[in-house]
Amino acid sequence: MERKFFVGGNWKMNGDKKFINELVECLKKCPIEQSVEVVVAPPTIYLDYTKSIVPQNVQVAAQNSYKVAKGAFTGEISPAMIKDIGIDWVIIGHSERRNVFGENDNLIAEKVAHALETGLSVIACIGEKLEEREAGQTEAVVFQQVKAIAGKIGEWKNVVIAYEPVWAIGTGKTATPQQAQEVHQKLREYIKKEISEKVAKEIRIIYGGSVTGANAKELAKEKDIDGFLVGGASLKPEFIDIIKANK
Ligand SMILES: O=C(CO)COP(=O)(O)O
Repeated sequence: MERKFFVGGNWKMNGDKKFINELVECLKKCPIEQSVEVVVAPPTIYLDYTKSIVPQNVQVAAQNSYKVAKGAFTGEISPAMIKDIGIDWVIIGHSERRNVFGENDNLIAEKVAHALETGLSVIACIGEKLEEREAGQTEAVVFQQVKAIAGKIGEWKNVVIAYEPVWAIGTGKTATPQQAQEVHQKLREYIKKEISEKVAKEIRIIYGGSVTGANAKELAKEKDIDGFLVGGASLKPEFIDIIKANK
Protein backbone atom coordinates (compact mmCIF):
# COMPACT_ATOMS: atom_id res chain seq x y z
CA MET A 1 0.00 0.00 0.00
CA GLU A 2 1.28 3.41 -1.01
CA ARG A 3 1.83 5.76 1.94
CA LYS A 4 -0.18 8.92 1.33
CA PHE A 5 1.88 12.11 1.53
CA PHE A 6 0.91 13.97 4.70
CA VAL A 7 1.35 17.67 5.41
CA GLY A 8 0.43 19.01 8.83
CA GLY A 9 0.43 22.67 9.78
CA ASN A 10 1.00 23.16 13.49
CA TRP A 11 -0.02 26.75 14.17
CA LYS A 12 1.08 26.45 17.82
CA MET A 13 -0.11 29.44 19.92
CA ASN A 14 -0.50 31.79 16.96
CA GLY A 15 -3.28 33.49 15.06
CA ASP A 16 -6.62 35.13 15.70
CA LYS A 17 -9.88 34.94 13.77
CA LYS A 18 -8.82 37.51 11.21
CA PHE A 19 -5.52 35.74 10.59
CA ILE A 20 -7.20 32.33 10.38
CA ASN A 21 -9.67 33.70 7.81
CA GLU A 22 -6.76 34.87 5.66
CA LEU A 23 -4.88 31.59 6.03
CA VAL A 24 -7.95 29.54 5.11
CA GLU A 25 -8.65 31.76 2.10
CA CYS A 26 -5.11 31.03 0.96
CA LEU A 27 -5.70 27.26 1.39
CA LYS A 28 -8.97 27.45 -0.54
CA LYS A 29 -7.13 28.81 -3.56
CA CYS A 30 -4.66 25.93 -3.52
CA PRO A 31 -5.63 22.94 -5.64
CA ILE A 32 -4.80 20.10 -3.23
CA GLU A 33 -4.10 16.85 -5.05
CA GLN A 34 -5.87 13.67 -3.99
CA SER A 35 -2.43 12.23 -3.25
CA VAL A 36 -1.89 14.59 -0.30
CA GLU A 37 -3.51 14.65 3.11
CA VAL A 38 -3.54 18.12 4.68
CA VAL A 39 -4.25 18.71 8.36
CA VAL A 40 -4.03 22.05 10.18
CA ALA A 41 -3.80 22.40 13.95
CA PRO A 42 -5.08 25.70 15.33
CA PRO A 43 -5.01 26.70 19.01
CA THR A 44 -7.75 24.92 20.98
CA ILE A 45 -9.98 27.96 21.23
CA TYR A 46 -10.17 28.22 17.43
CA LEU A 47 -10.70 24.51 16.66
CA ASP A 48 -14.44 24.78 16.17
CA TYR A 49 -14.17 27.99 14.17
CA THR A 50 -11.41 26.67 11.93
CA LYS A 51 -13.34 23.46 11.33
CA SER A 52 -16.37 25.53 10.26
CA ILE A 53 -14.47 27.42 7.53
CA VAL A 54 -11.86 25.02 6.07
CA PRO A 55 -12.56 23.41 2.70
CA GLN A 56 -13.46 19.72 2.86
CA ASN A 57 -10.03 18.64 1.59
CA VAL A 58 -8.36 20.18 4.66
CA GLN A 59 -8.69 18.37 7.97
CA VAL A 60 -8.23 19.84 11.43
CA ALA A 61 -6.23 18.61 14.43
CA ALA A 62 -6.09 19.60 18.07
CA GLN A 63 -2.59 20.31 19.41
CA ASN A 64 -3.03 18.28 22.57
CA SER A 65 -5.54 16.21 24.53
CA TYR A 66 -5.67 14.61 27.97
CA LYS A 67 -5.56 10.91 28.87
CA VAL A 68 -9.14 10.55 30.13
CA ALA A 69 -12.57 11.54 28.76
CA LYS A 70 -13.69 13.97 31.48
CA GLY A 71 -13.23 15.06 35.05
CA ALA A 72 -11.56 17.55 37.33
CA PHE A 73 -8.62 18.50 35.09
CA THR A 74 -8.77 22.28 34.83
CA GLY A 75 -7.48 23.61 31.56
CA GLU A 76 -7.43 20.28 29.72
CA ILE A 77 -9.55 19.00 26.83
CA SER A 78 -10.38 15.39 26.05
CA PRO A 79 -10.44 13.38 22.83
CA ALA A 80 -14.20 12.92 23.34
CA MET A 81 -14.64 16.70 23.17
CA ILE A 82 -12.47 16.93 20.07
CA LYS A 83 -14.58 14.24 18.41
CA ASP A 84 -17.76 15.95 19.57
CA ILE A 85 -16.98 19.01 17.44
CA GLY A 86 -16.26 16.84 14.40
CA ILE A 87 -12.49 16.87 14.52
CA ASP A 88 -10.60 13.67 13.80
CA TRP A 89 -6.97 14.39 14.59
CA VAL A 90 -4.78 15.31 17.54
CA ILE A 91 -1.06 16.04 17.88
CA ILE A 92 0.42 14.38 20.95
CA GLY A 93 3.89 14.58 22.46
CA HIS A 94 5.10 17.65 20.64
CA SER A 95 8.56 18.67 21.85
CA GLU A 96 7.08 21.84 23.33
CA ARG A 97 4.68 19.71 25.39
CA ARG A 98 7.61 17.53 26.43
CA ASN A 99 10.17 20.23 27.11
CA VAL A 100 8.18 23.34 28.08
CA PHE A 101 5.32 21.60 29.89
CA GLY A 102 7.25 18.63 31.25
CA GLU A 103 5.28 15.79 29.64
CA ASN A 104 7.12 12.49 29.84
CA ASP A 105 7.07 9.37 27.65
CA ASN A 106 4.63 7.60 29.93
CA LEU A 107 2.03 10.38 29.96
CA ILE A 108 2.38 10.82 26.22
CA ALA A 109 1.85 7.10 25.65
CA GLU A 110 -1.28 7.19 27.83
CA LYS A 111 -2.59 10.17 25.89
CA VAL A 112 -1.93 8.49 22.56
CA ALA A 113 -3.67 5.31 23.71
CA HIS A 114 -6.73 7.16 24.99
CA ALA A 115 -7.05 9.33 21.87
CA LEU A 116 -6.89 6.24 19.66
CA GLU A 117 -9.44 4.39 21.81
CA THR A 118 -11.76 7.37 21.41
CA GLY A 119 -11.44 7.12 17.64
CA LEU A 120 -9.11 10.01 16.90
CA SER A 121 -6.13 9.73 14.61
CA VAL A 122 -2.88 10.76 16.25
CA ILE A 123 0.22 12.61 15.09
CA ALA A 124 2.70 11.31 17.66
CA CYS A 125 5.83 13.44 17.93
CA ILE A 126 9.31 12.28 18.81
CA GLY A 127 12.81 13.70 18.45
CA GLU A 128 16.15 14.18 20.14
CA LYS A 129 17.67 17.30 21.67
CA LEU A 130 20.92 18.78 20.38
CA GLU A 131 22.99 17.43 23.27
CA GLU A 132 21.54 13.97 22.71
CA ARG A 133 22.47 14.10 19.01
CA GLU A 134 25.95 15.32 19.85
CA ALA A 135 26.36 12.50 22.36
CA GLY A 136 25.44 9.97 19.65
CA GLN A 137 22.14 9.11 21.36
CA THR A 138 19.69 10.04 18.60
CA GLU A 139 18.62 6.47 17.84
CA ALA A 140 18.38 5.44 21.47
CA VAL A 141 16.20 8.47 22.26
CA VAL A 142 13.76 8.11 19.37
CA PHE A 143 13.52 4.33 19.75
CA GLN A 144 12.67 4.78 23.44
CA GLN A 145 10.00 7.34 22.56
CA VAL A 146 8.41 4.92 20.08
CA LYS A 147 8.76 2.02 22.51
CA ALA A 148 6.87 3.93 25.21
CA ILE A 149 3.93 4.43 22.85
CA ALA A 150 4.12 0.88 21.50
CA GLY A 151 3.82 -0.41 25.06
CA LYS A 152 0.37 1.14 25.40
CA ILE A 153 -1.20 0.64 21.96
CA GLY A 154 -1.90 -2.34 19.74
CA GLU A 155 -3.26 -0.75 16.59
CA TRP A 156 -1.14 1.63 14.51
CA LYS A 157 -3.34 2.32 11.52
CA ASN A 158 -4.48 5.71 12.84
CA VAL A 159 -1.03 6.89 13.87
CA VAL A 160 1.39 9.14 12.02
CA ILE A 161 4.84 9.52 13.56
CA ALA A 162 6.38 12.99 13.37
CA TYR A 163 10.15 12.97 13.74
CA GLU A 164 11.02 16.46 14.90
CA PRO A 165 14.60 16.90 16.11
CA VAL A 166 14.35 19.53 18.85
CA TRP A 167 17.44 21.38 17.55
CA ALA A 168 15.68 21.95 14.21
CA ILE A 169 12.40 23.32 15.58
CA GLY A 170 12.01 27.05 15.05
CA THR A 171 15.75 27.48 14.65
CA GLY A 172 16.09 27.70 10.88
CA LYS A 173 18.49 24.71 11.17
CA THR A 174 16.66 22.13 9.09
CA ALA A 175 17.98 18.58 9.18
CA THR A 176 19.56 17.80 5.84
CA PRO A 177 17.59 15.34 3.71
CA GLN A 178 20.28 12.73 4.53
CA GLN A 179 20.13 13.38 8.28
CA ALA A 180 16.34 13.11 8.30
CA GLN A 181 16.28 10.07 6.00
CA GLU A 182 18.81 8.26 8.18
CA VAL A 183 16.62 8.58 11.27
CA HIS A 184 13.39 7.80 9.39
CA GLN A 185 14.93 4.67 7.91
CA LYS A 186 16.21 3.51 11.30
CA LEU A 187 12.80 4.16 12.81
CA ARG A 188 11.16 2.06 10.12
CA GLU A 189 13.64 -0.75 10.73
CA TYR A 190 13.00 -0.53 14.47
CA ILE A 191 9.23 -0.66 13.91
CA LYS A 192 9.67 -3.66 11.63
CA LYS A 193 11.66 -5.49 14.27
CA GLU A 194 9.70 -4.48 17.36
CA ILE A 195 6.14 -4.08 16.03
CA SER A 196 5.57 -5.66 12.62
CA GLU A 197 6.58 -5.59 8.99
CA LYS A 198 3.09 -4.44 8.02
CA VAL A 199 3.12 -1.46 10.39
CA ALA A 200 6.65 -0.54 9.24
CA LYS A 201 5.52 -0.56 5.62
CA GLU A 202 2.31 1.37 6.15
CA ILE A 203 3.06 3.92 8.83
CA ARG A 204 3.78 7.45 7.73
CA ILE A 205 6.88 8.98 9.27
CA ILE A 206 6.86 12.71 8.66
CA TYR A 207 9.61 15.22 9.33
CA GLY A 208 9.32 18.49 11.25
CA GLY A 209 11.82 21.23 12.05
CA SER A 210 12.31 24.41 10.01
CA VAL A 211 10.59 22.99 6.92
CA THR A 212 10.06 25.74 4.33
CA GLY A 213 8.76 26.15 0.81
CA ALA A 214 12.39 26.20 -0.25
CA ASN A 215 13.64 22.97 1.36
CA ALA A 216 10.52 20.75 1.34
CA LYS A 217 11.01 19.33 -2.14
CA GLU A 218 14.48 17.96 -1.45
CA LEU A 219 13.37 16.42 1.85
CA ALA A 220 10.29 14.90 0.21
CA LYS A 221 12.47 13.02 -2.29
CA GLU A 222 13.82 10.79 0.47
CA LYS A 223 12.31 7.33 0.48
CA ASP A 224 11.27 7.23 4.13
CA ILE A 225 10.05 10.83 4.48
CA ASP A 226 6.29 10.67 4.02
CA GLY A 227 5.46 14.31 4.60
CA PHE A 228 5.93 17.10 7.09
CA LEU A 229 4.78 18.70 10.28
CA VAL A 230 5.31 22.39 9.70
CA GLY A 231 5.39 25.15 12.30
CA GLY A 232 6.38 28.68 11.25
CA ALA A 233 5.96 28.16 7.51
CA SER A 234 2.42 26.82 7.99
CA LEU A 235 1.41 30.39 8.90
CA LYS A 236 2.62 31.73 5.57
CA PRO A 237 1.58 31.36 1.94
CA GLU A 238 4.61 29.12 1.38
CA PHE A 239 2.66 26.36 3.17
CA ILE A 240 1.09 25.83 -0.25
CA ASP A 241 4.51 24.99 -1.71
CA ILE A 242 5.07 22.46 1.04
CA ILE A 243 1.71 20.84 0.27
CA LYS A 244 2.95 20.40 -3.29
CA ALA A 245 6.42 19.15 -2.33
CA ASN A 246 5.77 15.54 -3.36
CA LYS A 247 5.36 16.56 -7.02
O1 LIG B 1 7.44 22.12 15.75
C1 LIG B 1 7.25 22.11 14.55
C2 LIG B 1 6.02 21.53 14.00
O2 LIG B 1 5.31 20.84 14.95
C3 LIG B 1 8.23 22.68 13.61
O3 LIG B 1 8.28 24.04 13.83
P1 LIG B 1 9.06 24.96 12.76
O4 LIG B 1 8.58 24.52 11.39
O5 LIG B 1 8.64 26.36 13.10
O6 LIG B 1 10.51 24.69 12.97
